[in-house]
Amino acid sequence: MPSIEGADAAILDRLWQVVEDRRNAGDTMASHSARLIARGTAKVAQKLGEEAVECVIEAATGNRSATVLESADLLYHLVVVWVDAGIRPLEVWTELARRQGISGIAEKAARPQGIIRAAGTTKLP
Ligand SMILES: N=c1c2ncn([C@@H]3O[C@H](COP(=O)(O)OP(=O)(O)OP(=O)(O)O)[C@@H](O)[C@H]3O)c2ncn1[C@@H]1O[C@H](COP(=O)(O)O)[C@@H](O)[C@H]1O
Repeated sequence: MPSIEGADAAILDRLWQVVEDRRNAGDTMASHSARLIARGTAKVAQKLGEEAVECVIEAATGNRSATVLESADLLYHLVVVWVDAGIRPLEVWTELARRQGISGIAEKAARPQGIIRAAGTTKLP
């Protein structure tokens, strides 16, 4: 794969700043981010859902290259959700770091049983 400058995880921090700047500038003619945020929180959240479904479809059908493209769409729209909600990436990084080293299976087993029963969902094994 050819290397592109800036192609690392820190791009999410930079993308967040760009989208935040676009939101503050409010130029809905020039910026897709500003235009989307101007349409309201429900629309911003809906777009994240749509992109998530598109990513799920590509992943479920084993379309690797399309899954990469849809993942980028999904992350961009997640960043727009964070900007709209006033969430800084550091808050999410902090939560991920807090979970580091804690097995997901052990964490789930330690949850209060009532919460698990209340969810009442049918899941794939
Ligand atoms: N990563 C992205 C990115 N990924 C996808 N998109 C846009 O997201 C839109 C998705 O199109 P859709 O048809 O699904 O959505 P829609 O146009 O809102 O249409 P509806 O669903 O409402 O009908 C397209 O216009 C894509 O170009 C993105 N737009 C911007 N970015 C990044 O955000 C930065 C700032 O962009 P602007 O805010 O446009 O300046 C850019 O430099 C990029 O780094």
